Amino acid sequence: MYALRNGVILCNALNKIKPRAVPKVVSSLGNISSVSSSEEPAALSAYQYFENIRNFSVAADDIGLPKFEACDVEKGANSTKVVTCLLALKSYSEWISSGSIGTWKFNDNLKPSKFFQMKNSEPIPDSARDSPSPFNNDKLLNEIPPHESTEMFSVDMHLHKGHQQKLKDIRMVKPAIKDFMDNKKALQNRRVFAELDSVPYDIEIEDENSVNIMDSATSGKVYKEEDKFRLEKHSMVFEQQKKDIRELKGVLRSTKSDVQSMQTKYSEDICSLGKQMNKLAHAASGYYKVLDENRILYNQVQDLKGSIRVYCRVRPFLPGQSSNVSSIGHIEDGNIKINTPLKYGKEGHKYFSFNKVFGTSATQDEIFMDTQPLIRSVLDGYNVCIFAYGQTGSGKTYTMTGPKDITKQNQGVNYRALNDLFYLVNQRKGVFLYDISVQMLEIYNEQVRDLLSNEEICNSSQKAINVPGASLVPVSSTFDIIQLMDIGLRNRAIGSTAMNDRSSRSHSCLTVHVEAREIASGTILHGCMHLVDLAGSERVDKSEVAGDRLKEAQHINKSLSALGDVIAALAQKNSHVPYRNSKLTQLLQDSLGGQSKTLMFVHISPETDAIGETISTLKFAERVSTVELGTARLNKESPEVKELKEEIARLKEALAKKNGQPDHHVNIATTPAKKYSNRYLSKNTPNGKKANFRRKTTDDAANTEASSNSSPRQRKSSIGDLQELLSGSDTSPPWVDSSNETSSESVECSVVFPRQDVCERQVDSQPIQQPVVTEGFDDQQLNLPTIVSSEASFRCTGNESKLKQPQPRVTKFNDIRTSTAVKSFLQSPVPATTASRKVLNAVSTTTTTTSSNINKTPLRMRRQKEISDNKPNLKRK
Ligand SMILES: Nc1ncnc2c1ncn2[C@@H]1O[C@H](COP(=O)(O)OP(=O)(O)OP(=O)(O)O)[C@@H](O)[C@H]1O
Repeated sequence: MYALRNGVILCNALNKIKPRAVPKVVSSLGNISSVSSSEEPAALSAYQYFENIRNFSVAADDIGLPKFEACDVEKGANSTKVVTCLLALKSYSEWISSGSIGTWKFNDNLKPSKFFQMKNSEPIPDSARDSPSPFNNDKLLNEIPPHESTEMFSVDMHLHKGHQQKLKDIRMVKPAIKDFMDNKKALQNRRVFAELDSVPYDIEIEDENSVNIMDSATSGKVYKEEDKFRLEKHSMVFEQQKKDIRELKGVLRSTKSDVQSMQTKYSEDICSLGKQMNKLAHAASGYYKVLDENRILYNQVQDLKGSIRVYCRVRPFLPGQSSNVSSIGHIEDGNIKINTPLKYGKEGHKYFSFNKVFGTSATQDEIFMDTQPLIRSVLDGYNVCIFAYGQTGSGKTYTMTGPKDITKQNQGVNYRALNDLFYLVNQRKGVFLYDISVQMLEIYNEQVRDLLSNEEICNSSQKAINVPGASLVPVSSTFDIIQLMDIGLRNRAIGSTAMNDRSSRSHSCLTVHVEAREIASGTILHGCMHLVDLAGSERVDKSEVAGDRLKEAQHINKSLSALGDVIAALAQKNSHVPYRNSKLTQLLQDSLGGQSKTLMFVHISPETDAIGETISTLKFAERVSTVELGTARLNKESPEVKELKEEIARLKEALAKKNGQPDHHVNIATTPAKKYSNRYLSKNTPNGKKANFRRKTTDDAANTEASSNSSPRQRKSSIGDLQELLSGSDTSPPWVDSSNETSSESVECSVVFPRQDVCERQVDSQPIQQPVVTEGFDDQQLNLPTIVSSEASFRCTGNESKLKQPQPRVTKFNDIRTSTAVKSFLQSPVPATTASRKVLNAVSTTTTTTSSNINKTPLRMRRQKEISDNKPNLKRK
């Protein structure tokens, strides 16, 4: 800039571009030339300087160059205007040399303040590609090692406009700066000149990262000492970083290869895991197959063993009940977890296992699906019994029949079973001919009633396998059955209690008799199915019953208690099973201890306040599931055998007529269709009247066969049951013998305790649990069974001929502990007969017995006689 101060250079330069543009140039003292460009300027006075500058300024203005003042070229002044003017001059010169095409106009972009900045990552402008550049030096470029990337040496480069072209790479700056750093002399002078391609440049370091490179003719900048250290430091850091990067690259490479090898290993591992998983899945499917097979086999074994199947069903909460807390825990397969309060055990839960457990969401359809195979076997000649057990209001009637308003979706097992039977009958039409007939009974207050008639089944001279005198109605379609069941349901005793507003107050039993004749062979199959809806056990304090309802409840509890005794005896395989303690157990005798296929639906409620009943119900059900029935027997007979049987029946009837006695042995089950016409059904029911079915008469017996298709065991018990049922009165003592005949039978007494707690204490006390040895009895035994209600019965087995007096079966004591007779009977082993008498006398004092009962022929005697009379007929095929 100093060189420009005298204006000689400027004036000469302009004259060179445009001759005579500056007419007067003062180049030295006294030497004023109009055009003087080559002389070396001598020292000029300040005035001359000013004149030159002014002349230049006028000439520049004429051309259109930007102006500047003389003071702008003074030392320390801002040189921007001067540089702008020079840039314009250069541009003008280029325009002239390119032939002065068009008009020249100064481009404002060429001002020095518009030095372009180039970051190392910026692409090089196309316009910069072809112009000569001080840095476009291959030699210089080749000196830069390739790894010295500019990222590590970030420099902003400010180039004078004239040299900005062809700046290919910011890396070019680096050797320049390196040279500049090494140039001690330059540092000493605090001026740096870089000479590249023989062109001098000022290099101005603004800061560590910014370098201005300018034409040395236009500007010279001072390089500060401290910048050097900053750059050195930066360079060291850069070197270090380069080293680190190299190391990191090495680490990255080795990590990469590690990762690759790990990937390979993992993929191999995953591959082998996949193979193992496949194997496991295969094994698991095999395992489930085996489980299924096991289950099927288990069921088959159960069938062969003849165990009673038990299905448990949980009733959902009823509308209006809070379903927040349930006593039902987890249900899985055949297992159910019951959440119990502390008093039932520390664990807070109990587990029970059954053949199946249905949760609250189980539908009627699902229930039936699992029952269907059992029901179908009736058509194949098996006896089947399905009964529903549970506390009152737990859903027994719902399962067996359905809710109050029955639809196709919600109808219960009874409807579905019969529907299914007819479906199968139709399918087998060409192979079998079927006769199907239906009976509906109820046991209400220990009386057997016919639900298909208005009458109670009273003492009758007729006998049948099941219940004599009951209407047996042939049916030929599902419609018939629905009509019948409607009649039966209307006749059933129901009442409202605090526990259930439609509580069944009786045990109901729908029995379906099936006789199938195989057309080709003439073989006959007999099947019989009991569908029993038991009345629910109830705690009278909870059900808040009184009067008739209380009486019903007591009968219900008593018969269920008797059922419990029977189950207990069967489970323990006792030689004596007290079937005769109630009409219910008599009715179910064949199903519980016979050779039929039996299924019990045990029902429980989810409410927590029913937990006591739930636990005792489930315990009972568990005991039931241990009862073995023996292999279910196929009731099949050839035509010859059937013919012979019929012949025998005819002969017996003739003999009876001859002797003036009616024949008692009638099996209505085997020939139902001949006895009744189902015209009765459609005739009497449409207007809602109860059908009054014709009862079986002695005449019908001619067309029936003797009950000889029963086994001796069955027959014996059947006759016994029959007699018991026929007796129709609790006051009839079955063991009383007024004849001289002797037989060994058990004597059964029931004691009614006034309060259950008294009774429980008595049962818990030692003496009562001990069997009493009684002299003179064949089989000494005293038994107090588990007591559910306030009643208990005990049995003394002995020679009934020694008991001359008729005794009642049920009596009441105020408190058994205060009864000396009972105490001595229970506690003293001898003399047995006296003790027995004592207790029986004590019993008799509190009971009314009628003379008709006393004089009645003892059942056992009659039964034995019948058995011996019929011995040849008892043999089964
Ligand atoms: N699985 C179920 N789904 C829906 N409601 C049910 C179910 N089981 C029972 N109920 C309803 O619960 C109530 C009592 O059922 P149900 O009368 O069948 O009980 P129960 O055991 O036969 O009683 P009881 O022994 O007193 O005759 C009825 O209103 C019935 O509709």
